[in-house]
Amino acid sequence: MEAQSVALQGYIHGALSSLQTRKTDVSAKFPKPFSSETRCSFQSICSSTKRALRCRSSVEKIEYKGVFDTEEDNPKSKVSFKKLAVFVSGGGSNFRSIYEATLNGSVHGDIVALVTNKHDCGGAEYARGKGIPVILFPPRKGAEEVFSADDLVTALRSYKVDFVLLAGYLKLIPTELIKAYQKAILNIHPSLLPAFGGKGYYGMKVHRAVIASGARYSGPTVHYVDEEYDTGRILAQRVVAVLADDTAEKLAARVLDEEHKLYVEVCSALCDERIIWREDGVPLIQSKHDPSHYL
Ligand SMILES: Nc1nc2c(c(=O)[nH]1)N[C@@H](CN(C=O)c1ccc(C(=O)N[C@@H](CCC(=O)O)C(=O)O)cc1)CN2
Ligand SMILES: NCC(=O)N[C@@H]1O[C@H](COP(=O)([O-])[O-])[C@@H](O)[C@H]1O
Repeated sequence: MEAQSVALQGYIHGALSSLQTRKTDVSAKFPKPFSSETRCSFQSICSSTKRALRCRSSVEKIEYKGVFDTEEDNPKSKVSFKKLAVFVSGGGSNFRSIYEATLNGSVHGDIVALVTNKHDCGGAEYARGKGIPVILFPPRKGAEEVFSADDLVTALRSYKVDFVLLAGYLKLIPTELIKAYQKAILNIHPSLLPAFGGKGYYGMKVHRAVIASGARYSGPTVHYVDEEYDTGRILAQRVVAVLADDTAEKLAARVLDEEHKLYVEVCSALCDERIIWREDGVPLIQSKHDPSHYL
């Protein structure tokens, strides 16, 4: 374990912040995941008649202060808050929309770590600005210390991560992580899988292939991650019409808008434990408002 904790040094870039007043660069050490820091986001949640202020410790479960009309209104009767790790390789717009959803209460979770293979990508910079620890995986080629897939699992476990969300991450997730987080790793892909998925299908390459194919519909897919690219169980999709005069860029922009909405909806269901597995192995999302209805 000691060797592992030493190995983790140098790959955790980020800044811990305590109420955004003190930032400590933790690049040289593997930070204790907010062991004593408490991040309070005073957020007013307007229920039907009462307002509730919440203050959550990053380590402890949510403690709700406030008065609620009914047990149903009392979030304490709900499932526990979940800890999320997001993996990015680029600008991170999906990461940012999920982060904002955790702040506005749409997603009952906390992003406790960001993982990237590009230490200077937009998503990593945004995470550092919000005090979210950034983990570099895989490390740069030729890096001195080894930071293995097992080390990554150790790091995520130390942050008590419940779910892993891939959002524009362009590397193959190793088997060690898939085994450690079974039915707990999701990915968003910018086409209606199984079409236009697999090795070589990422970013604008996907949208160019869709346009070239003459397909009349495209749209984002959220799926569980298995050992291969884009072959895991499909959880949710949205349809975007492909227009006769579409360019790949215009299509990409419309699909990305739908991605932001879809991923937040899926993360909300994930954190609320509203994912139901059908007997044939197909995962379904239970409606927030009517449990007998599936999205
Ligand atoms: N084990 C898994 N890992 C990953 C999955 C997955 O489903 N299972 N999804 C991808 C995300 N993705 C599509 O949604 C995807 C990402 C990258 C590629 C790809 O071909 N990558 C290139 C390298 C690109 C680069 O380094 O710039 C490659 O492997 O040659 C395909 C699909 C994330 N990981
Ligand atoms: N095959 C993986 C893939 O192509 N993922 C795609 O990368 C983009 C990341 O954008 P973002 O960094 O702004 O979230 C998104 O469109 C996502 O669907």
